[in-house]
Amino acid sequence: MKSIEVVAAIIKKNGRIFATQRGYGEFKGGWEFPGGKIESGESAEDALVREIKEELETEVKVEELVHTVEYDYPQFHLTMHCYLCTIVEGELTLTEHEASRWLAKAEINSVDWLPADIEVVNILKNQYLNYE
Ligand SMILES: Nc1nc2c([nH]c(=O)n2[C@H]2C[C@H](O)[C@@H](COP(=O)(O)OP(=O)(O)OP(=O)(O)O)O2)c(=O)[nH]1
Repeated sequence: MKSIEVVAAIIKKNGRIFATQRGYGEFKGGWEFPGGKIESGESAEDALVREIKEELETEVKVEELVHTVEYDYPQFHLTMHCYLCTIVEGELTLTEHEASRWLAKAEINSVDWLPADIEVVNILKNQYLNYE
């Protein structure tokens, strides 16, 4: 099976995380963490900074690795490294996504996450977010 390696940004502010809705392709309409594929010769951190600039016109600082998801979609295997990130500069302008939301812990299951994201969403709920 084909494998792809992806990095994703968990941008957290005031106890909420930033979720985006895919605007095109096979998973259109599903909710995810912004990010994308690592290119050859690129580190995971560099790929994530590049993707967030492209998708959200924002510079992020990559903080800690929260979790690496390994998930089998019918067409490919996904390895997805999910990092907590903070904003250095920018307003999170959507250039590719359909919509975005800042989700607090109590609302985190109110969007339709992509299947591979459920695992990391549960980790965030249990270990990284508090009721405020
Ligand atoms: N960025 C991101 N991708 C995710 C998440 N969950 C998940 O299953 N994916 C999948 C969707 C895509 O198949 C892949 C990400 O690759 P990508 O963003 O480069 O998407 P794509 O295939 O539409 O890209 P492209 O080659 O058309 O530019 O990972 C997530 O939380 N964030």
